[in-house]
Amino acid sequence: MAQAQQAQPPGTARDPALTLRGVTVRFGGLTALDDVSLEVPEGGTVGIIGPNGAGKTTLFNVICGFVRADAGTITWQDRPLRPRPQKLIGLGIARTLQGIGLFPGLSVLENVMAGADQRKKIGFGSSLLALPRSDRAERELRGAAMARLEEFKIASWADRRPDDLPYPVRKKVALARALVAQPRLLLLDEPAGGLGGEDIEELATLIRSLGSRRGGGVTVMLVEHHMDLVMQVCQRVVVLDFGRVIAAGTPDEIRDDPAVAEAYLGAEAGGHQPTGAQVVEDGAVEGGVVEGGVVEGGAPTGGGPLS
Ligand SMILES: Nc1ncnc2c1ncn2[C@@H]1O[C@H](COP(=O)(O)OP(=O)(O)OP(=O)(O)O)[C@@H](O)[C@H]1O
Repeated sequence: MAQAQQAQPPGTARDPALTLRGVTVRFGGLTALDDVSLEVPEGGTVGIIGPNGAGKTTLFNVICGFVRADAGTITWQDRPLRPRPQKLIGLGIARTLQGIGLFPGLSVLENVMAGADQRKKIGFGSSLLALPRSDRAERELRGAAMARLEEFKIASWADRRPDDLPYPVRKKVALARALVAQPRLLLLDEPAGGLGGEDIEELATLIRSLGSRRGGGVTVMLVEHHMDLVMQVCQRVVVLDFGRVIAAGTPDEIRDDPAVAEAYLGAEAGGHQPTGAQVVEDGAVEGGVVEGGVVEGGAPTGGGPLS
């Protein structure tokens, strides 16, 4: 007799690197995340979509420790995760912000160096303060940061300040900063926002390459309103609406799911513009826009909760 399949939470069931079970976040009377369970497989790319106010940013915030879950558990690489933002790098978790978030007073190179693990930044801090210590670690960090800039073909901007840069270059700097410490999990918050077609193509190529990156693949969670990008680069997509997971599956499954189209239509009808959501006549969500933290490579050792 065929064995009954155990119900699996959204995401995918194989080798999850990150698992959320029953995560609930309330802000006073508003439930921003409601019993959210999902899995992100090792080396995979999972998209998180949903209309404005669906809870996508709150999901990232709870994983990073910027907000506390009122209920539920998060597991990262087989250990309970009780995140604190300042410890993320050490846990191998990096995040880019919607608002880019570069330091205006630092050069591009220094901004990228600032994304490194605290321990490696000791020499960097000394050199910024013009202290005599500028050791091997600092040189190595500078080299690693330059390598990221070269990888993104923006090394010629290394000595410039963020305010001098074209917007797409600033976005790349933010990504370079998130990658300099070799994260195992990268949370990308609307990386395509404000980018044109060619830059989005380039971004898609980069995201696709992250899972098989030299020195260790990066597991990716992508919050993005730009549907074409999500559908191109994600193996799985989780759809939130009013804080709940309303659908999860492959991009094709999500594209054809009437509940997803309904959520976007409902958001439009309710006045929450999903900023350009394309809902075609048969109810499927189409391309277009439906509406940039940082890390350490090695998995932590020991058995206690991560924090
Ligand atoms: N710190 C907070 N205090 C109170 N309410 C909040 C807070 N952060 C988020 N919310 C509310 O929680 C809900 C989910 O917000 P969230 O920003 O996570 O949605 P989102 O899907 O990221 O939206 P968008 O696509 O517009 O960025 C919204 O109703 C929002 O107003």
